[in-house]
Amino acid sequence: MTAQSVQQPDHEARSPWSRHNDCQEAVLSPASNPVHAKLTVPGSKSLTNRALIIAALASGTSELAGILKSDDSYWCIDSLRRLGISITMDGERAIVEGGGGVWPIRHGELYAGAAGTVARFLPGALAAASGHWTLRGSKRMSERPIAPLVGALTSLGADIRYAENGHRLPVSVEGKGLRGGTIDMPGDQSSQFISGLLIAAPYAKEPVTVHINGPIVQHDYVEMTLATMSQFGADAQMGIDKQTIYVHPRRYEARSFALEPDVSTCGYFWALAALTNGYIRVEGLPANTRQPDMLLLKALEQMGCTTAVENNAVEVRGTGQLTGGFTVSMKEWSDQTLTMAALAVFADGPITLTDAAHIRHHECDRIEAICSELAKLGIRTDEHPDGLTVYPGEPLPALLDPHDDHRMAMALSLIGAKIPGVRIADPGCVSKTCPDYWERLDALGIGVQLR
Ligand SMILES: O=C(O)C1=C[C@@H](OP(=O)(O)O)[C@@H](O)[C@H](O)C1
Ligand SMILES: C=C(OP(=O)(O)O)C(=O)O
Repeated sequence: MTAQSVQQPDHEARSPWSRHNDCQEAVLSPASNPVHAKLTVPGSKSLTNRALIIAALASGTSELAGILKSDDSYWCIDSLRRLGISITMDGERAIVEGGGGVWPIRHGELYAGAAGTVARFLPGALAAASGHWTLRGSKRMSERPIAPLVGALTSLGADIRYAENGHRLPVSVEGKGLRGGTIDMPGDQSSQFISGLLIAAPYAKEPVTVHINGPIVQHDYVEMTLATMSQFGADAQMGIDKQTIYVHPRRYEARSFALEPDVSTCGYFWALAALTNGYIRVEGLPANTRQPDMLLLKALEQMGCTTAVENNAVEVRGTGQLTGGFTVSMKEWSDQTLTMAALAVFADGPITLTDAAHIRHHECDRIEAICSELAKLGIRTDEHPDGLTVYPGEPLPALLDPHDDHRMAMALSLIGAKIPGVRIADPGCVSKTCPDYWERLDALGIGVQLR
């Protein structure tokens, strides 16, 4: 494959916290021994950006411990600072001086990078206050859907316009406050639309009732939003039908908040234990976490691994032969679809991953992209509208294109940790959520040459 056939990354979305953007490829070689380690993993992207935005909306000074320092959180902090919020960083600690629902800088241009959590969580927070801003994003973020969020906010009284053609970013937001009321919105394309509306809802003049029409993908991210809102003092509840959410007007109060490690990132390390018949223990993860990618542990058990969830740590022990021959719904933990696809290559029977049509709208069309990259390794897949079937095989050496998608790169690296000859183009793309991923892999005994 020539360098031209690798998708050109959108370098503007790579933040000062990214690494290796000048590298063409990561050349991987398998570990000579099973991986065996106790690890800590950086803070959850999802919790980091929720906590930053909610702390910025709160009255008073919040201290957030253990935040993720990656492209997605960089663009969140950058936007909040452009809105006049003081955020002081001290290592992985952020001190946020909340504006109490007022953005001190009332006009300007904000940039979400490639972060869905910034692009979908900021419009409501802007519309609830007073001012005029435009919000733009990376090339891919400007292709990803946003219309259901804009539609729902508009029903609550927001004035949000598409700055260009199509129902995508960029948008301009004329902040005039939110009225409140009862609205219907869909949840089948992205849970982030619901979360983005909920984060702003306590600042509406009247109570907000949200009815979700039909299924909600990755439902636990909505629960995570409600839990984070409540921790900052909001009055917000999920109804017993799990389709209706009630939010009463009550401003967020500043607080100290310790973030959990990112379970989506843990997934790659647990998968390494699974693949190499090794052992990985991730420390600092509370057993009652709401991060949905914990469901990977169930699948690893089904594949023959042993897992243990303790009060403050999770362990995975691998197996000599991964078990396949099953179908699994990815609806609630779809960020691990690519991890599962990589593991499936080494199972003893095909694995079918379903209910994940929405990941065609993530950092790339993840279903199409993983099928095309596995094909380069000589691995057979069947592509379905909502997922794929992966047939076990013996991967051939290949240069793989991560399609400017951190999860494609990290999942495909698992194959390179098992068999020789795998190279991953544009290794810098992992910075969206885990800038030091390659260093972490190298420390576990996987050969990583960045060039
Ligand atoms: O709210 C969140 O923090 C997230 C929600 C999910 O997105 P969708 O609901 O858009 O699939 C998930 O894929 C993403 O990584 C993080
Ligand atoms: C879908 C993802 O990100 P985003 O928050 O940009 O939607 C992801 O991290 O897998």
